[in-house]
Amino acid sequence: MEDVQEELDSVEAELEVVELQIAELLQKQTELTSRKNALLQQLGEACDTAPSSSSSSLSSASTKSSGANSVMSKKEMQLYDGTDFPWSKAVEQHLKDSFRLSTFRPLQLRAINLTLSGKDLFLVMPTGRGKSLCYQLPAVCSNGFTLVITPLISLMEDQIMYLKSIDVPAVMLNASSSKEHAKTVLAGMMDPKAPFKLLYVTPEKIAKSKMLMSRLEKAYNADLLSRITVDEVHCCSQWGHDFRPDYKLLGILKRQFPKVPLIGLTATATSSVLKDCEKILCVSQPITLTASFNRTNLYYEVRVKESDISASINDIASLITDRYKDQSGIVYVFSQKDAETVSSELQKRNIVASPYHANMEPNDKSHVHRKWTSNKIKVIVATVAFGMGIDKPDVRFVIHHTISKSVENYYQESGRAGRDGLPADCIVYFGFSDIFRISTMVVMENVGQKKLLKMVEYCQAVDRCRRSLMAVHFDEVWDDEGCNQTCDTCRYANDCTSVDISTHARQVVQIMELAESMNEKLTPLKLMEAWLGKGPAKYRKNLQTSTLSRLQCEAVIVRLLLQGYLREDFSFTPYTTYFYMKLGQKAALLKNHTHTLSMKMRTTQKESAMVKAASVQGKAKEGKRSVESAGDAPVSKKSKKSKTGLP
Ligand SMILES: Nc1ncnc2c1ncn2[C@H]1C[C@H](O)[C@@H](COP(=O)(O)OP(=O)(O)OP(=O)(O)O)O1
Repeated sequence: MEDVQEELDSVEAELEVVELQIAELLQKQTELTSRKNALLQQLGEACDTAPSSSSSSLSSASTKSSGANSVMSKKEMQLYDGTDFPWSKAVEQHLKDSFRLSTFRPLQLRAINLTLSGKDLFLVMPTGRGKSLCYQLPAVCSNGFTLVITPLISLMEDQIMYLKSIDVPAVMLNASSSKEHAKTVLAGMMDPKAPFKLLYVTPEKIAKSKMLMSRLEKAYNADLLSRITVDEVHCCSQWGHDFRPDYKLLGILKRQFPKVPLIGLTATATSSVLKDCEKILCVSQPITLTASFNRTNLYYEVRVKESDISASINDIASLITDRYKDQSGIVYVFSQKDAETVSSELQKRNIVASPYHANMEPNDKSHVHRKWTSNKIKVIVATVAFGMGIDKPDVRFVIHHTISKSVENYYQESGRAGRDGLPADCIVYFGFSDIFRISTMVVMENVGQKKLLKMVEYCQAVDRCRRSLMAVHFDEVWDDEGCNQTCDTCRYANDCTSVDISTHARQVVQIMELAESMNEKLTPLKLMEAWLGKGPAKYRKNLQTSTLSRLQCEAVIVRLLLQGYLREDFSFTPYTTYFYMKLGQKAALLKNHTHTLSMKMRTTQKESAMVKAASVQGKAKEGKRSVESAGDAPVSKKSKKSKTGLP
């Protein structure tokens, strides 16, 4: 038995390495695809003489192929914007009469024509842009019914309620369907008169109900299964941000019903995630339509979160009472406990707020949701459990009290603001200790750390447009100018200076080396304290401590982590996971005194001067030390904390 266990351990370890390698390759693939798409776009624009609305990288909706063989030229793709298909009259009539809409939004008609032509399609469009129409309208223009796989019952209920209100017959089957209802639906699937045009099911139902599969097979043979829609298609991939195991089994649909076109919908998926979905769903050569992710009505901002909890709460409260007076919004927090405490702190400051998290009774959750939707509650303080299916148009602010675990998650969560197209703000509070709280939470996820560090990079960047940083994640090419000052980095571009942090970095590395020489592990907090000349003296004996403010020290440590001079190390107990700092691969470079390191900081002139002065002082001391033997450095007086101070 022991041998088996040993072999299992070794196989698992090997598997983990392979998974990491795959993750890295997928990341590389994303970057290359992004580059390829940018180049293709340039080529397309250079060759194409016809004026095209998709020529601006910022406002365009683009069409890409995710499969190697599914490249369609721009011209070929434009053919699908036409209105001379056999179904075009019916499409137009249903758009107006059934859906009561006058025109299509970008990419909707193209998607509809492609799916009605029998092509497999992935449609990547930001939330609220109108993905549903792209399968609902084809459903009413086709024989039989469309099968729709949706992860949440509440989403199904919303869709069915809406479809009923416009007289489009739709039904659902899920674990709580009564026997009677299931019987009627199963019979309806075989009825050539199609008593319903859309059948919504959960992925679990596909995985578990043999009866459903058998009926689908019969409907397929009778040409009554017109289309398969996989909503939130990114849930198939564990590289995505919302993996659901039952989605992994959906490949059965295309294997059993190869002639039925599939349409996968998502608001967030990178090309590597889509590639993975393609394999899982067994679709070969799907066409991917990607609408621009640029939400021009949203303003993005990152604020520094101080270690003093009440400072960020006060800041959030004053934003809500002043800037967002009488407006509706969401404050996202890290944990259920945070949801309770932040909500009660806001209430104490006379803000009508309510918590929302997974541990609440379902009735309480829907009660809070309803009151917020009807504006009786102004602010919902929620964990990410408050997610899919939020369709409130007038959310004027989404504030993240804690950073999201990835840029994709942040885009999705903050994107709940401004669905009505009117201006709205997305503000994230970037706190040092939050990085490590989240890190221990995502440590088990395959590329969890990597994604988190990308989010940290997004927050720390003060010299890159926030939109263009996000665009990379969606393989888009946005230019900073198009931002039009609707992010803090573009708005305050002139307040940013490059600061030499080489000396500071060396001080940190020396503290780490000292700890390692004592076989001690330093948590980020202990490292910080030692560097600031606090905590046990053994961690800093003979070493120079920092003259920077705490926030500045935090910024430097984060930079070192992002650049590989430091790295994470985890330790697991049965109850918790601890995060430690370790020297990263690049730390050795700092031994060479010609090696310099700089970072961009958004500082007031005074602060910028302070970092530089500390740097010069440090260099002078280093020089002196190399002549004299190193003595215990005096702990200098710390600077006053800066609110706006750092990246
Ligand atoms: N062509 C159109 N013209 C005007 N309104 C439209 C059009 N298409 C869709 N809409 C409306 C219907 C909905 O109220 C709203 C959002 O559509 P919906 O299909 O729910 O978005 P979505 O599916 O992309 O968002 P989510 O990702 O949140 O599910 O837009």
